[in-house]
Amino acid sequence: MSNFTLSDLEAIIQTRATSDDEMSYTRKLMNKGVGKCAQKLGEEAVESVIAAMKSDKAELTSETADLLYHLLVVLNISGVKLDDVMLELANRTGQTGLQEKASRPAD
Ligand SMILES: N=c1c2ncn([C@@H]3O[C@H](COP(=O)(O)OP(=O)(O)OP(=O)(O)O)[C@@H](O)[C@H]3O)c2ncn1[C@@H]1O[C@H](COP(=O)(O)O)[C@@H](O)[C@H]1O
Repeated sequence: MSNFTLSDLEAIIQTRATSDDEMSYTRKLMNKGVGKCAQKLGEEAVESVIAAMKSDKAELTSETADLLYHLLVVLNISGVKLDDVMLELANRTGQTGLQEKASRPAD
């Protein structure tokens, strides 16, 4: 069990995004613009799909880590906060919960 969260990774990416560290992969990727970042996200998504289709858990784990990292890079360069995505997901859960309650017969 790891204590590392997507919020931790989002904070690291934000630090790199505003740094001039020439050794930073994140910085170099973001310098290429949203198109290149989005392309990398697409590549990692496809690689995750391939790993899933092979039922290769180790490869799927590794590709999913790449996918999540590249997703957070695209969110950052697009000015979208992870918290807003989580809020969207939470709202959907709430809506589902309300719909489930509404369709249940009254006691
Ligand atoms: N989680 C990641 C992470 N996952 C994947 N990658 C990089 O994503 C790249 C994807 O690999 P590819 O084989 O597609 O190679 P590529 O060099 O992009 O090739 P091209 O497609 O651009 O030609 C690799 O170089 C990985 O290092 C990551 N790079 C950084 N991080 C995190 O970001 C932090 C900051 O890293 P730096 O920005 O390098 O300091 C790190 O501490 C990590 O926590």
